[in-house]
Amino acid sequence: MNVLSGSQSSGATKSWVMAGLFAALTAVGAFIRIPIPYVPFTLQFFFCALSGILLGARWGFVSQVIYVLMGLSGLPVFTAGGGPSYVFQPTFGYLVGFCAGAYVTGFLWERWGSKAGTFIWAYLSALSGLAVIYLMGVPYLWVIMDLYLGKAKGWGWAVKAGFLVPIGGDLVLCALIAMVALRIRKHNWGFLR
Ligand SMILES: O=C(O)CCCC[C@@H]1SC[C@@H]2NC(=O)N[C@@H]21
Repeated sequence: MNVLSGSQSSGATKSWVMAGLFAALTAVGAFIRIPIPYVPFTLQFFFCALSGILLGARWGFVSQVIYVLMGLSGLPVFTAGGGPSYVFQPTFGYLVGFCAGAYVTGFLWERWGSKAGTFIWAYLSALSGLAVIYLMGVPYLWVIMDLYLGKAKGWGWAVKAGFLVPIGGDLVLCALIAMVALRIRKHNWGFLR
């Protein structure tokens, strides 16, 4: 079930507005960061996963596609700027991962989580989306660093810099995402429906 379900005509408009809002929030998340070299710690994943749980798989995915397109079109909404050449940045794989991650998070939440409505399901949904983000981000990091930029850092380095360093913070974020998402869904705060 999707928190945006309502009358069909206004529902579609509202879904687009909310997708745009979450694209903008993910952009804000890129600016809230700890500048660790190569792969900064950011709050992009926080808003990405929230989009999946609050908007559902489809519109969560759309929100992240809007975010990535905003950046590729030249708006400096990624951690190291923006523009079409960003596809050659070592962290671009994570950005593609946000699209798939929001979808997976939303899919799992819609399929099983929303019925239970519990913290653990919200946490597991966010965690599964996070796994997808890393599965896309870490190999991409390695390919760009080693094969494209020729830095010969090695696969072990990519796993350390791209996974082991940020994963601890992201596991804490999953808990925060689950708490915030459940609170918003419980109160609904008017603007969601
Ligand atoms: O804007 C970019 O270039 C993307 C940065 C991606 C950072 C990744 S997302 C998963 C992991 N968790 C973090 O906090 N940082 C990395």
